[in-house]
Amino acid sequence: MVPPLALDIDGTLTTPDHRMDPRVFELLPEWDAPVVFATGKAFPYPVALAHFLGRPELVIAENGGVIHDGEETTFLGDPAAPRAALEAYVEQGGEVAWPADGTVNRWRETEVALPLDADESLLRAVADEADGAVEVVDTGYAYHLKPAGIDKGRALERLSMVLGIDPGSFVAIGDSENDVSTFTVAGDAYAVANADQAARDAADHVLARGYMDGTADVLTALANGTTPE
Ligand SMILES: O=C(O)COP(=O)(O)O
Ligand SMILES: [Mg+2]
Repeated sequence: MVPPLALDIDGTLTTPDHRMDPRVFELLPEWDAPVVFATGKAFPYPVALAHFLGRPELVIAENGGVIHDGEETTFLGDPAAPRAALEAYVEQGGEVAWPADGTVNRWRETEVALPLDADESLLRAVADEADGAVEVVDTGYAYHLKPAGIDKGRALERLSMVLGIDPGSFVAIGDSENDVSTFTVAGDAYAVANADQAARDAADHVLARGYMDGTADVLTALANGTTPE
């Protein structure tokens, strides 16, 4: 019996140059337990991934702001404070390289994302001005201005409840600080070798290999009943 999986996408199922690794399409379609894609990306991305894998759409998007249980969509976050923080960022001279109508942000319903060359100190300053309502997350792929108290781990607890699964039965794999909360909720957590320090510290195991090489090592070992390296 294989365990349910909570899988980050960027840095975990991808190659170093941000492409979906083809082994995703070999290892996941037949996985004989629930597979939840838990990502910072906007809702359509993980839905499309699940769809094209032929799997139920079990999705945590926007760092936990949106979940989909295969039938219903639930919003756990309110975008008002992050959007106000973005306005303050622009008013104070910050540049918005990913516009509201671009593909990164146009379907984002609870938070906003900015590229890694955004002004980090200004982002943190406008988040601080929001009196605890906004947090900045650095995923290694983007900065996210998200509602405080929203994270992938809480979303996994909520989704597990709906699915009738013990959240502690999940094996989680991820690469960055936005996976720390997932690692805390899941029963067993693996950081791929490219993971940032926060993810490494929170994981139960740090893998020898990075990106999908590391993830494939875990999936193959779990399927064979052996211990991943
Ligand atoms: O979109 C991002 O910033 C990161 O996405 P991820 O959570 O799938 O790694
Ligand atoms: Mg990631």
